[in-house]
Amino acid sequence: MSASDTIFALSSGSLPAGIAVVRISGEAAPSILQAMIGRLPEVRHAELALLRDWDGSMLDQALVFRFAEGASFTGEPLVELHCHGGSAVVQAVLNAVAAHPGTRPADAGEFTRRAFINGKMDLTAAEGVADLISAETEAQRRLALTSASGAQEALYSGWRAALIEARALIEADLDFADEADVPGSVAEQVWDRVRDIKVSVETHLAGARTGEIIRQGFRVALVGAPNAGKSSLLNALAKRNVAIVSPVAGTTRDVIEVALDLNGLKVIVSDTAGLRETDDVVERLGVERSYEALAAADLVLHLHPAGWTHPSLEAPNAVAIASKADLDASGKGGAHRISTVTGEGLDELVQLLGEQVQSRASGAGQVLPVRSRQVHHIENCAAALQRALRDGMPLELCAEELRQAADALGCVTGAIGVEDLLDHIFSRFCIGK
Ligand SMILES: Nc1nc2c(c(=O)[nH]1)N(C=O)[C@@H](CNc1ccc(C(=O)N[C@@H](CCC(=O)O)C(=O)O)cc1)CN2
Ligand SMILES: Nc1nc2c(ncn2[C@@H]2O[C@H](COP(=O)(O)OP(=O)(O)OP(=O)(O)O)[C@@H](O)[C@H]2O)c(=O)[nH]1
Ligand SMILES: [Mg+2]
Repeated sequence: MSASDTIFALSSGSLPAGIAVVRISGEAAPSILQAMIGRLPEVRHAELALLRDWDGSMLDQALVFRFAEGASFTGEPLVELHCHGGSAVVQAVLNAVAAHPGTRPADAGEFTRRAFINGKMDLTAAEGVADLISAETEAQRRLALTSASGAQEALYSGWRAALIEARALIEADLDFADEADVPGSVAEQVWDRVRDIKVSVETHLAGARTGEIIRQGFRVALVGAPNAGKSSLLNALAKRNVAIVSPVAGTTRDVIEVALDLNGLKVIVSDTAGLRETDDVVERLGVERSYEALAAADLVLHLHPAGWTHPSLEAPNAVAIASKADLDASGKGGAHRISTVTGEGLDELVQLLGEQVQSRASGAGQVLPVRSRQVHHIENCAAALQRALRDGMPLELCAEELRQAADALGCVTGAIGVEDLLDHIFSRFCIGK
C-alpha cells in the first residue's frame, strides 16, 4: 500500500440507489477516464458518456467529471463517475477501474486523508467532515459544518500566529535588552495581547461540554423505585415498545438507551433498574448500572408514584416526577405529574426536556471544541498561557511557554506532530470519504 497509488471507491451510499458516485483519485485517474470513455473531457465539465471496459464492452451510461491536480477535493487529479446505482453496474465499474495498473480500493477516510496531507484542509476540518457525515440532528449538522468549513482552523491559526509573533517580540527584547534603541516597553502591548488570547482560549474551552452535548447527545436518566413506571415512560418518549413493562417489581435489569431528536438536539434517554436493596445477584448488578447511569446523566428524572412522599435522591441535577397520576386523586406532585396511561403531563415533560437541553446546548452556530482530542490540546495551550503570564516569570521561560502554547494549537489543527494520529483519525471515516 502506498500514498502514490491511485485509489478508488464507491463514495455514495448503499445500493441500489438512483445514482452511485465512484471516485478515483491519483495520478492514473485521468488516463483511466480516457480509457473508459475514449476522450478526456474539460475539467469540471459534466459530460454524458458511455463507460466501456478494456475490451470495449459497455458498462454503463454515466455522467463523468474530472478535476485537475491542485484543484480537487484531494488535491490530486480526480475523476468522478456518476453511474446508475445498481449493484451490478457499480460492481462492473469498480472491477474495470481495478483492472488498471497502479490502482487499489481506498481505505476508510483515505480521500479526506489525502486532502489533509495535500493541505486542502486541516485536521479540525477533516474531523468536521466526518461529523457532517454522521450528523443526525440539526445541531450536529450545524456544529460539524462550522468545523468542516474551516472556522475552527481560522480561530486556532489566528491565535497561534499571534502567539508566535508575541514570542518573537519577547525574544527580540531579550536579545537587544542592553541596546538603547529597543525599549523594554515593547513587551507591554505584547502582554496585553497574550492576556486577551488567554481569555479567549478559556472562554472557548468553557464551551467544550456544550460541543460534547451537541455531538454525543444530552444524557437523561430515568431512575426511581422498582415499578415506578420508568420503562413505561421510556416507551412513551420513544413512541415504541423498547423496554419490557410488567407489574413485577425489578423487571428492568440492564440500562436501555434510546436516542431522541428534541428540537434538533440529540437526547439519549436511559431507562434503568429500579433502585432498591436486593438479594438477587442479577438485579443487584442492574442497580449498580443504574447508579452509573445516574452519575453520567446531564439530567435525572426521578420517578415516584404520585400521592406518595417523594424519597430524596442525592443528585444535584434531579427533577422529581410524580408518576401514575391517573391512580392518584390527591393532586400532589405539582408541576411534574405524569401518566403514561392517560398521557397527562407527557407533553409538558417533553417541553421541560427540550428547555433543559436547549439551555445546555445553545450555540451550535458558534465555534466550539468538539472532541476530546481537541480539548486536550487546547487545555495544554491554556495551561501554558497561564504559566507564561505568572508574575516574576523570567522572560526566557515566558518565551518558552508561549512556544508551547502555540505548539498546542498547532497540534489541534495538525500543523505539528500528528503523524501517528492519522491512522486513528481517518480509519473512523467510512470508505469512499
Ligand atoms: N460530486 C461531489 N459532490 C460533493 C463532494 C464531492 O467530492 N463530489 N464533496 C466532497 O466532500 C462535498 C463538497 N466538497 C468539496 C470540496 C472541495 C472540492 C474541490 O474541488 N476543491 C478544490 C477547488 C475549490 C474551488 O473550486 O473553490 C480545491 O480545494 O482546490 C470539491 C468538493 C459534497 N459534495
Ligand atoms: N395506572 C398506571 N399504571 C402505570 C403507569 N405507568 C406504568 N404503569 C404500570 O406500572 C407497572 C410497572 O411499570 P414499569 O414501567 O415496568 O415500571 P419500572 O419503573 O420500569 O419498573 P422496574 O423496571 O421494575 O424498575 C406496569 O404494570 C405498568 O403498566 C401509569 O402511568 N399509570
Ligand atoms: Mg423497568
